[in-house]
Amino acid sequence: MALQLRRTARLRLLLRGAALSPRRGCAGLSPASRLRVLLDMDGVIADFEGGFLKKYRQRYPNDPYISLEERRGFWVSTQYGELRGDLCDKAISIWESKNFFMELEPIPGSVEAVKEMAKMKNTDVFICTSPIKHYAHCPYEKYAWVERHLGPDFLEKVILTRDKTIVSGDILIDDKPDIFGVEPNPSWEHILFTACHNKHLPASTTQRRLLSWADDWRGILEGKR
Ligand SMILES: O=c1ccn([C@@H]2O[C@H](COP(=O)(O)O)[C@@H](O)[C@H]2O)c(=O)[nH]1
Ligand SMILES: [Mg+2]
Repeated sequence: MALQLRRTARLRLLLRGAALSPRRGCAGLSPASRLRVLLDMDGVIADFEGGFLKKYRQRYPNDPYISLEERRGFWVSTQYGELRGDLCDKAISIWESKNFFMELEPIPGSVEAVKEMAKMKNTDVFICTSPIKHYAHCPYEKYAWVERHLGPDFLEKVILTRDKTIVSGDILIDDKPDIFGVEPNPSWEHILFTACHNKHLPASTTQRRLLSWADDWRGILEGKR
């Protein structure tokens, strides 16, 4: 009898804990849970590839370049290095320069989409971006870009990390096809944002895409709630 009572009490406690728990992925347990969206910056809200090509051609007008149509693979420096050995370092010199990150143009539609997303009910939006290790300008300029284009309140929402797998969220919208880190099972679903370097990759059965900010990002968010 006493054992039965103890079991019933333990079960009640468990059920109460589950009802209060903010765990995700447990349908019906946490109706008030909020959707957490992580947005990559370079290639998703800031036009890294366009900004790079413009400044590379200005600085090295007599060297060969790779048009955005011909871009393949995430690493710009790797493709330039394959084109000609010395171009790898020349490419890197562009994004290590002062004002490179600050002066990137927004990806079309991104600023409007991010602002709308941030105002959505039960939605938390964070910018999750990897700074380069040459830190003289990049981290400062990423914050300055966010302030300039998204407003000072968004500075609260910036996450600088070189390992996005340790950041928890429901969705990560990112143009990098393969995102690895110390956490083998990140909490987020990676939505691949289409960019010049990844648009030729074969369609995947497991990885969903957002083709641009004109695509149905609202539908993707709603489907995750
Ligand atoms: O060839 C390259 C191309 C880009 N980078 C840097 O990588 C990060 C990418 O950040 P995400 O958060 O994944 O968008 C960015 O800082 C680029 O400058 C690179 O190092 N080499
Ligand atoms: Mg990116």
